[in-house]
Amino acid sequence: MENMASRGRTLAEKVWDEHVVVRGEGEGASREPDLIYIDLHLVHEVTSPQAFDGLRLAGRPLRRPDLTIATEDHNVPTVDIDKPIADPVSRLQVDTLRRNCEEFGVRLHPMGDLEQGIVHVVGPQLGLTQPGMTVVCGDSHTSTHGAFGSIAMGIGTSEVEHVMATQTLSLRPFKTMAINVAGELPDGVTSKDLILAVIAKIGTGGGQGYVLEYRGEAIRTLSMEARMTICNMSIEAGARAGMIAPDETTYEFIKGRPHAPTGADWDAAVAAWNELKTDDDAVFDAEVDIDGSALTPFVTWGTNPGQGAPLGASVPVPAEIADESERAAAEKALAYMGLEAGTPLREVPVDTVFVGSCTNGRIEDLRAVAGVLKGRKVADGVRMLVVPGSMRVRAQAEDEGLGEIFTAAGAEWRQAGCSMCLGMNPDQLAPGERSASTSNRNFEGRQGKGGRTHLVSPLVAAATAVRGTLSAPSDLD
Ligand SMILES: CC(C)[C@H](C(=O)O)[C@@H](O)C(=O)O
Ligand code: SF4
Repeated sequence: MENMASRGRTLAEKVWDEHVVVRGEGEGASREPDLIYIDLHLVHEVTSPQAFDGLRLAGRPLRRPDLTIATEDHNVPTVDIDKPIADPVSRLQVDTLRRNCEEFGVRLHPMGDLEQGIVHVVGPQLGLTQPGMTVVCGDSHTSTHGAFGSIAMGIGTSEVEHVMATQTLSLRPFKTMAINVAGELPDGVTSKDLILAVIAKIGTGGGQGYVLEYRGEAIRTLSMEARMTICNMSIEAGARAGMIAPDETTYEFIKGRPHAPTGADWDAAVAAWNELKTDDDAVFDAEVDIDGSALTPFVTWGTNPGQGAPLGASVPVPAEIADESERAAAEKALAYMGLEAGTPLREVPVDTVFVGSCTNGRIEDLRAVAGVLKGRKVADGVRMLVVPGSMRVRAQAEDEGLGEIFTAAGAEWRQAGCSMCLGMNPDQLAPGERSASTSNRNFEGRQGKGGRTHLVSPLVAAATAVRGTLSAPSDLD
């Protein structure tokens, strides 16, 4: 990602160049990192304690509390939130965040607050995430915010401390990859299906070292919620970040939010944001082409997000996989998942359906689920959890009558948090239980020890809850 004046620049290069405080010396592999300015630092309870401790030990203040915001998400329960947290580890984690935010002057949205929720839902909903920014958080799914045309990256705890102390980060330039998605997604096919198909195509390491830019007609027609779902999962392809150039859809989403610019500032911001697109003569280091119009609902059968297939397909037969390491990985995954090779995916029964997470816990996702559940019932023996990404999303869903639809269908309509996405709270699968989950990771034990996860879109999650086996809404009567 060098700034070559002789050719146009990609979106990622433009945003990067705008934030260079000191450019690293040298060329190629021996090139020093650049020092990059950070516009927004998001904080949650899991990855911040040591960073705050580091500041305290060094006797340093937080450099820019005004560019830092914290929320409680991973460890919070999604029921009885007015009571003290029962689990001592979670309680300590949340209490520590509260004490640290108080001591260092960080704005915190605690449990129960209208703006509390998953950090990647909260930033955009407040209008804090804006085009052209650099956004970081000690959380891999920070890539979500790239949907606004920002460079948004997950960072480690020592980097969190560095940003807290200096508001900068030392970063090596990345390579750039275009993911060109032609055509329009057919009815019933969502951005979740698209990103699962992209990861199945390029692999969980396919994006390593790259910033991905999603482009093309299919991307342009997507809502901001749908774009966030795509950028969110960039990290599951191993990418450093994912981005989408801002457009009218982006501006429409941001306008009027609490931290959005207003008046003349708004006009100036939009004028600047309009420049944030890849130049026609820019060159990507790699390009991948996908025909969006040919996609169908996509689900995972294995234990990494790249082990996926169209819902209409069958559980793969390892013996038919040519690549030796892929074959071994498939065998291991099927054993863990308790799946028989060749079983039609539509015949795989689930115990639990989880709707939520920073991938698919926004209002549009809940509307899609309610649209399918309305007038229907969750199948006997299936437990369905609907967990809004934030308390504001919950309030909006209540206003729109979605909460009633979930409850009438027999689903559990919860309070906001990460919940069963990773089960750091009591929302977990029991050993051997199988879920259809709108989250982003199907790793072994992710949703509870011995739990088995199929990643799906909100539409597939809802239809699966009704039929009890992996299904699309078109399978329902
Ligand atoms: C706990 C946190 C560090 C982790 C992450 O970085 O992604 C979590 O959010 C996850 O999704 O696994
Ligand atoms: S919802 Fe899941 S993926 Fe997102 S931040 Fe929370 S644990 Fe991580």
